[in-house]
Amino acid sequence: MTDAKRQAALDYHANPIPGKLSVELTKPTATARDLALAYSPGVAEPVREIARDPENAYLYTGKGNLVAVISDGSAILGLGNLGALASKPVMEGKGVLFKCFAGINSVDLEVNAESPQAFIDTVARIADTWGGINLEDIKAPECFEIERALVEQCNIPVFHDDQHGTAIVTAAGMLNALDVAGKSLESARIVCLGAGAAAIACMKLLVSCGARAENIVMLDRKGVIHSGREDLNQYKAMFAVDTDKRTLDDAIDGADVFVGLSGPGLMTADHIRKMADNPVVFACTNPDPEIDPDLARETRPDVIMATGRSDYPNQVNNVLGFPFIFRGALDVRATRINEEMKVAAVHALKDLAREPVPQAVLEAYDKASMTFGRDYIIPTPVDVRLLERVSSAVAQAAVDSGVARKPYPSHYPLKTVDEVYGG
Ligand SMILES: NC(=O)C1=CN([C@@H]2O[C@H](COP(=O)(O)OP(=O)(O)OC[C@H]3O[C@@H](n4cnc5c(N)ncnc54)[C@H](OP(=O)(O)O)[C@@H]3O)[C@@H](O)[C@H]2O)C=CC1
Ligand SMILES: CC(=O)C(=O)O
Ligand SMILES: [Mg+2]
Repeated sequence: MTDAKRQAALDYHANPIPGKLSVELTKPTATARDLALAYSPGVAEPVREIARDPENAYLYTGKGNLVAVISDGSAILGLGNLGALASKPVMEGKGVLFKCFAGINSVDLEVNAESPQAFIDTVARIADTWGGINLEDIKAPECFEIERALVEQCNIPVFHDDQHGTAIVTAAGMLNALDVAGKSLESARIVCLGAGAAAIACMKLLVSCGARAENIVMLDRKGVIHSGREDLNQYKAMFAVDTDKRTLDDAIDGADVFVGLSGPGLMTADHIRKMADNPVVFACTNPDPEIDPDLARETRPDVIMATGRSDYPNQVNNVLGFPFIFRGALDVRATRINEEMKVAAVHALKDLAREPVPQAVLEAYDKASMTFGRDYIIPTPVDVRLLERVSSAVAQAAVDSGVARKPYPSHYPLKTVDEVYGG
């Protein structure tokens, strides 16, 4: 990043007031009557109703449209374990995206936890007050047990965005990218650099969408995850293959697909040169991808290139998932976000990329045209149709798969965030 861009980012966060979120009031508070309703004595009435039946929290508080964004700061983007407080700008950022794209209120909670169990206990104790919990930037392998335990203990959706949000968007983009490349997921040879939260979930979802596990070579800091390694945790071990390849240089030779969920600058021009025709490169590490997209395009004009960033074409980033997935889940009061809901989101995203792009998106991206192809394999986050398509698909899948506690919403499909509370 240039010094000017760095300063612009700091100024954006600092001015005109520090941070990116604030709280708004939804009821009048000007008169003694208003205050007597909002606080004492009026507030006692909803208290009694909720004590009588916890479901009344959805009627008398903001619970039903409120998501907690919770991190321990152990894997902040691709910046590493920088601690809970340093993760706050990212967590506030997730809150901004929840609100502007899906009309969901959120509060960020940065937890200093001395162990995964301490984190689980902290979150479990406060879970009831939210409509859903979005876990963010928690490193592997701890994130897997944390999510498993919290899903089991909570009857609201608990969703580790870096796993499932990333996987959903990656799978949608990958199906489209391979189509553009004239290849299929079933036969694609895939190299995944990274074996953490995002990488494991992405490869699992690609397998359930048709990729063959034996065609995937995954690498961590020590190189290829192969069946001869004795240092693998159970999550990495699921992807151990019988191979004599040991390095990225070995693995990338002839590969159709590279998925980077690891760290900045780890892929070189030589690596991309060795890939098969029409290589698909998803260099998704934030903020700085595994390979500079300009270098990738110069080296391989036939590349289908995606990053996690907003300033290049093909933004494969979980922002395309979590706001709309939670919207659909909250609106049918789903108890969890299950595989059916994730797969529905994949197809909604994938299909939307094949439709004509609205003028507002072209203007937001200062483009004369955007059409399905090499430089447009996935919708952009500002596309208002995401709210309609993804939320509807997720809500319908929740109803069909039996995890919804309310019917498919009568006010769906949503055309704008102004419609989220219904008519
Ligand atoms: N575009 C998007 O939407 C998203 C992008 N990401 C990006 O994915 C990356 C990983 O995030 P996450 O999974 O949450 O973090 P984790 O900490 O869970 O995983 C990081 C993984 O990267 C591996 N890694 C780090 N450095 C290297 C290296 N030099 N060579 C090979 N592997 C390496 C680690 O290896 P080891 O296991 O050996 O430590 C680990 O497996 C981040 O950069 C993040 O920004 C994440 C979520 C969403
Ligand atoms: C996008 C995101 O969640 C990450 O890079 O961690
Ligand atoms: Mg993240």
